[in-house]
Parts: sequence; structure tokens; C-alpha cells
Amino acid sequence: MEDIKKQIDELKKKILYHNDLYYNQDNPEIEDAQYDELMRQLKKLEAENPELITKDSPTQRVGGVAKREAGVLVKHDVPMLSLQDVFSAEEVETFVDNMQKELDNPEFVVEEKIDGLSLALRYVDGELKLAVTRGDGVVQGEDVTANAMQIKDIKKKLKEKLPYFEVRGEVYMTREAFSLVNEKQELLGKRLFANPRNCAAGTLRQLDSKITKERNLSMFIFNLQKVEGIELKSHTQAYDFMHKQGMKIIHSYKVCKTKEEVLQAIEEIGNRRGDLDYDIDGAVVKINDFAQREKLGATSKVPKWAIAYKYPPEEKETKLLNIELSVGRTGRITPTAVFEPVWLCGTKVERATLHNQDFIDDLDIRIGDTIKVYKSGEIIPKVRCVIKEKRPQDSKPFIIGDTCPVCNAHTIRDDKADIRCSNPHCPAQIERWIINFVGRDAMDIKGFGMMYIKTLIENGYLKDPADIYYLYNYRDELIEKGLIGKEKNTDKLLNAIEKSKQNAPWRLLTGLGILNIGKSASRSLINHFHSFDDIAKATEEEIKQVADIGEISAKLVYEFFHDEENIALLNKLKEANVNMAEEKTEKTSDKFQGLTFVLTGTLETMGRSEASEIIQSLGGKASGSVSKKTSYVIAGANAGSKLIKAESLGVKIITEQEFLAMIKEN
Ligand SMILES: NC(=O)c1ccc[n+]([C@@H]2O[C@H](COP(=O)([O-])OP(=O)(O)OC[C@H]3O[C@@H](n4cnc5c(N)ncnc54)[C@H](O)[C@@H]3O)[C@@H](O)[C@H]2O)c1
Ligand SMILES: [Zn+2]
Repeated sequence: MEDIKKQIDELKKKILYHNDLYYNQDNPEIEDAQYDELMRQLKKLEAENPELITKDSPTQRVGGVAKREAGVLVKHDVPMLSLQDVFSAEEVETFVDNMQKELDNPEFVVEEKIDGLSLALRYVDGELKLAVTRGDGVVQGEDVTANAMQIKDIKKKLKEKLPYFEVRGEVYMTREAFSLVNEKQELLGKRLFANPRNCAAGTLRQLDSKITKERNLSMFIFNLQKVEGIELKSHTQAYDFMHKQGMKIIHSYKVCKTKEEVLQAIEEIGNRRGDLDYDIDGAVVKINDFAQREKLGATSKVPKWAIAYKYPPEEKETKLLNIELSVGRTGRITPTAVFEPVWLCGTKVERATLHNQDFIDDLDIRIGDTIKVYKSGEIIPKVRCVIKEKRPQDSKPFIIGDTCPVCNAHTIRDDKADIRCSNPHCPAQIERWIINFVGRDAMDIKGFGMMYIKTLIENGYLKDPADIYYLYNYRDELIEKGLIGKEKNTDKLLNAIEKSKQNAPWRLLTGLGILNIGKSASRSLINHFHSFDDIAKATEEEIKQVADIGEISAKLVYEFFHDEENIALLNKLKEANVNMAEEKTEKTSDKFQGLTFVLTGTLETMGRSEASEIIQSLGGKASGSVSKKTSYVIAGANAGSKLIKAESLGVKIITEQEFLAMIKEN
């Protein structure tokens, strides 16, 4: 019993964690199918041990919270509940059976379950007054009216001026609109959205309605919440009425009477799933008649008159055009499948990793094959299998050759399935290495794009990352050749490089690209040793003492720091004055004594952690959230809700420049 309770608690904790990422931060870590599996496990345990069900269990409540620091939370008039999920035809049949038992000759409506986020629209006297997100579903949601006003699909005025009319629908993004947003994000070097749902949710819940307008959201209405001034008896009647008002309702819904009809309608939706220009994640089966719905009622989480059938993860057939080989930072040769583009979970997909020769052999995948691809995490495309019946007659097994595709040096197969280029000076390896070095998680040198790195390697200016810090010696030459653009651009990049010398040392450590040692391991190492010199002096045993550093990592770090070439590289970096020791964050003055700062948005000249360090070193406090006690809010670009909260509390808001001036004062 204790054990089961522990299992339940652990599942709950996991689910709540993913709920927060998904609903509140619009940034999920796992795929929906994985999440659904966790929920299924929890439901099963709870069903077997009903005495262990608690009110706060994720099976009993809608998953999100209403979040808006600016205080614009709105009470729900009608709850915005979730739906009971089912995953098999049998469960659908059971639902239909139960309904037919409980109700007199019920009608079912089967419609697409749009993968977006829920929004309620309130019309008073025929005019849109309020748009509210689901939030916690029962008590309150977030007022996003300003954003809703920017969505073309949303009717601002109805034809008939009913005293009160509330509908609910799904805000979503077409695949095309989504691609455009991500293209732009990429151009601006910003975070890409994982899928249209997250993008739609993130967009609707941010505070700048200009952004909403730009991103082009769409909406389908799928329910009547409440009406005054006219009587509507059923879902389909309500749809007809809404349609006449000019509202965009879910299209091609089907009214069904029998199990067979319901299953057929679900299948039809499943079949057209890939051809739609938006994502759906299931089909909803609902009772049509409102009086019958009323009779059945709802739990604290879901109505009893509807279910959502979830389709298995999307898979597509396509043709394998080529297998490309690329060489990574450590010389590893990775095969990538390049296939005819297909749409999966809202994005166009045409490449997927094939990992290594073993994976290729296991699948027996050959160029020209018809393959099945799917998305793992709804993010990463993968190859599921080869359809052997469709294989062309003249196909040959694919073998990664014994020379490097970039430098032609010999390749070696290590004890795992990996095949590596044996040449440590292979340009492909250097390129990957430097891309990692200047990247956001490492030295974060802005404007140092892949094209420049390629050109500079080709022209012999970069042979290892330390060479970056000697580029200024060639400034005039570079400008003359136009390798990094003209004078202005060249100087801009050289300045960014110069500035990066002051970075916290964990960034440099991450940039060195030691196998296994990413950002968080680097941070741990620096937290422990404080400087490169002390890491270099440490024994393998001592390195192993560091939190999160296991035996293998310790060995790799130790070897890295005792390799002759690497020692030369580190010396080269040291001579260039790149920061290799943690600055003492001892207080250097008391200037900010008693002051609390909150940072919001992106600062131009420094990262957040850097700014926090400065504040602390001057005796001040850096806090994450705005309250009456906050002394200053430092507002960077794209500052969000914290700014609004600061304004409403009358907290002083300063720009980055003003902050810099405060630091410099006497
Ligand atoms: N990946 C993750 O970490 C993670 C975390 C939490 C939830 N999720 C996913 O979220 C979903 C669960 O979320 P949920 O509780 O919001 O339930 P849900 O999304 O499965 O179902 C309820 C929602 O369906 C929407 N909907 C779309 N079309 C509809 C229609 N025609 N009729 C009625 N409703 C319609 C409504 O907005 C309603 O809020 C699952 O798919 C789960 O996998 C994923
Ligand atoms: Zn090579």
C-alpha cells in the first residue's frame, strides 16, 4: 500500500511538472503521447485504489492556472472543462452504450478536436466584450481581449444584439502561419516554437497585441456556453445560429445515432487529418441535445456527455532520396535520411537522423526505399521502418565508407557503432567545434554566423577556437577581402569577440566541447574549482567529487586537460586574456545596499546572470518577481508582464542605460 501511494505521488509530481510546462509556460518537454501514458498509469492506480484519490490529483482537475501578474484575471461564468480521453474503439463503443442506456434515443455529434487552446468569448448586446482563456478551468482564466481583437476569425459584432451570448472555441494556428513565425524567429535568432499549439498559446497569452496581429492566429467555435434572449436546444441548432451570426464554427461535423456511425465519423476525420492545414489531436464525440447534457452533468474536470478520441501519433510514408553524411565536432560521422517533404504535426519534415551504421543495418534502409516517418516528442522526426514491398529492384545496402566525406582521411569505427574521421584537423570537425564555441550556450558571440565561420576556416584564419581571439590582427585584411562584410560589420563582430573575453569561465569551458561536458556540467566544474588552473591541477579522483560529474566525464575532463594540444590551446586562450577564472563575487561596494532590482526583457549589453552578479557585488538584491518592495525594474527589450505589474504598483522603471549609469556613478 505504502508503495502504491509512493508511486501515485511520484506520478502526480511528474504530471504536475509537465502540466506547468505545457499550460503555464507553453513550452512542453515531452510528447503528448508520453504525457498521456503517465496520465493513464495514474488513472489506473487510482481506479484500483480509489481511497488514494485526492482532490488535487491531476486526474481531478483541469491542468492550468490563470497567470497574469497584471491582475487581469476573470471569473468564469460557465466552467471551461477538459475532456475525458479515450484511445481505442472499444472505449468509444462503451461510451455510446452508456449514453444509450442513460438517455432516451441520444444523438451524437462527432467533430474535429483542434489542437490549440481554449478561449471563451462573451458578447453583451451583440458586441464582443471579453475573451478569457481556460486558466484553471473552474474559477478563473486570463483576460486576453486585446489579443482576441486582433484575430480575424473572431467576430467583433454579431448580427443579432442578444443581451448575453457566450461561446467557446479553439484558437489555433495554420501550418503556414506557424512556418512563417518560426522562419522569422530563426532570422532574429530567437527561440523556435515546438509546434503550432505552443506558438498559438504563447502568442495569445503575451501582452503585446501587435505581436498577436503579426502572427496570424485563427479560431474555430465549438460550443455554446450560455445565451440569453433566444432559446437554443441543441449543439447543432446553436451551430446554425452562430453560423448565421457570421461566426466561424467547426466545419464538417457529423450527427450520428449509432456506434457504427460514430466510429465511421472518427475514422473519416483521422483520414483527412494529414490534409488539413491545421493540427488536430483527436475527434470529439458529444451529445447533441442540451437538456440531455444537463441531465448528465460534469465532474470537477470533465463533462460526462462527451469524450475525446485520441489518434495514435502521426506517421507518414515518403521516399528516401538520399543519405547524407556529416562530420561532427568529435569527428563522428552521422548519416541523415533526406526524403521527400511531408507534413507531420504541423511542420514540413524532410530529414531525420539515422544515427549510425548499426541503425541503418537494423532498418536495412536503402536509398530509393519507401519509408515511414513519425515525430518523436512531436518535435524530432524519426524513421520508423522501411516498406520492403515497395523497394526498387536495383537497390543496394547503404554502407558508410572508410574515408571521411569532408577531408577524405581514413575513418575508424570505435567500440560502439560510431564511425569517426581520424584526422584531428578535419575542417568539418573544426567548423562544428567553432559553431559550438560561439553558440548561445557557450561564448555567445552575437553575429558570428555559420557562413562567417565557414569562410574564415576556408581562408585559413581559424584552425581552432582560440584563433578567434587573434582575428583582430587581421582586421584590415579581412575588411579588404570582405570576408565579414565591410568595415562596419567586421568591427562589430571583432567587438563582440573582444567583449566575450569577459564571459563567465563556464562559458569557455562549455565552448571547448569536451565530450559529455555541456553547459550544466561546465557550471558545476567552475562552481567547484573556480578556475581553469585549478581544474588542470585536479586529479581524476578530485574531479569525480564534483556534483553531476560521473566517472566517465571525470576521465574525459582529466584527459582533456592533460593533452598536449589542448594545453597549447588553453595557453593560447590565456595569452589572449580570455577570462579563465571566476570573478570573486565578493561585495566591492555597498552602493546598492538595501535596493532590490528586478530584470525583465532582454538586456543589450549583458546577460541576466551577469547583471545579477553586478547587483550583488554592489550590495543589492536581484529578485525574480515584482512586488511593492522592489526598488527598480530594469526593462530590456520585449519586456513583458513584469513591466505592467511594476507600473500598476508604481515601482520605478529604468532602462538598461540608466542602470549602467547607476553602476558607474562615483
Ligand atoms: N506534452 C506535455 O507535457 C503535456 C502536458 C499537459 C498536457 N498535454 C496534452 O494536453 C492534452 C490534455 O489537455 P486538456 O486537459 O486541455 O485536454 P484536451 O486538450 O485533451 O481536451 C480538452 C480541450 O479540447 C479542446 N477542443 C478542441 N476542439 C474541441 C471540440 N471540437 N470540442 C470540444 N473541445 C475541443 C478544448 O479547448 C478543450 O479545452 C493532452 O493531449 C495531453 O497530451 C501535454
Ligand atoms: Zn574528416
